[in-house]
Amino acid sequence: MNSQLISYLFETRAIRVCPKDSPFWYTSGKIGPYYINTHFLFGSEEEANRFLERIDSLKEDKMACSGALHQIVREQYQKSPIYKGTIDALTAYIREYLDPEAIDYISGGERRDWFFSLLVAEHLEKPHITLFKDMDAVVYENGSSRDAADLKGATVLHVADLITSASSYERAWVPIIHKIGARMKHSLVVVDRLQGGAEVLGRLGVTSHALVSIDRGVFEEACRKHYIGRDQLQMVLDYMEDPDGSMRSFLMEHPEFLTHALNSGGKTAERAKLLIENDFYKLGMEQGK
Ligand SMILES: O=P(O)(O)OC[C@H]1O[C@H](OP(=O)(O)OP(=O)(O)O)[C@H](O)[C@@H]1O
Repeated sequence: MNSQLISYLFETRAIRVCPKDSPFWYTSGKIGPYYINTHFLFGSEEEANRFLERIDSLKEDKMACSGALHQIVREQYQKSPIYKGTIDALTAYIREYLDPEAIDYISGGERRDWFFSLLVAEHLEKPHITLFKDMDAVVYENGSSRDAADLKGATVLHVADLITSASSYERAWVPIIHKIGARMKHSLVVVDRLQGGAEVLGRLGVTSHALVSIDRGVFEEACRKHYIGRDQLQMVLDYMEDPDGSMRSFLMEHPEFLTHALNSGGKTAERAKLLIENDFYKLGMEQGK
């Protein structure tokens, strides 16, 4: 277990655990006790969000964007010990467990992979393949960018912030790498949520690596280090054991939680409506109305 990384994740609130009896609303309309924003390891939530905004404008110019992003991440590496520690942990992992000599390119996909992939490429002295959600690819090497043409069977290591179900690999990253004549052999992420991503990568012929896997050990360590309390830990462990069952019990015991959400307006009320419409927790449609 990567103890230093776990501290970084809780210090920056990249992993946030809800107060007891107040789970988070996820976009799907389900509820749960924790949230993961790996990109906060850039240093802080504010700095990460500022960088995301910069990415949103810079990505409009695909040929200029890798260089501009590279400049920003280099400055941040000098400024933030947490960010530096994360990048150094990624390169150390590659040197220890993957053979850098056998890797020709590092790739990273729009947007949050770029927080990590560009500096890993620099530190391993490899060209970077900048991948875009619209299926474009640009090779960035020695400070200049070119269209990614036939890469002649080159071997690629993809570096990303987070893997959940590997849907972005399946939909875009692996097909683009294939289209430009290369092969994605490995994936290395900072955080694996252990929600099926590694299995999907396996089917795509990509080996899956992570610095931190989100299992009960991560939260037990966070509790030992006093980042979270025992009651928060218990809520997370119950959820990990049985995500739907534990949240169903919570809603049965706290019917006011759903009523408040419905009355609160905005995004939360929208998500609460989704929960009811889909009857995710088999509460019966009358619940909370
Ligand atoms: O395992 P997966 O199903 O691929 O999901 C994980 C990816 O999803 C998120 O990015 P998102 O697609 O939200 O794009 P963004 O980086 O532009 O925010 C996240 O930052 C990962 O890169």
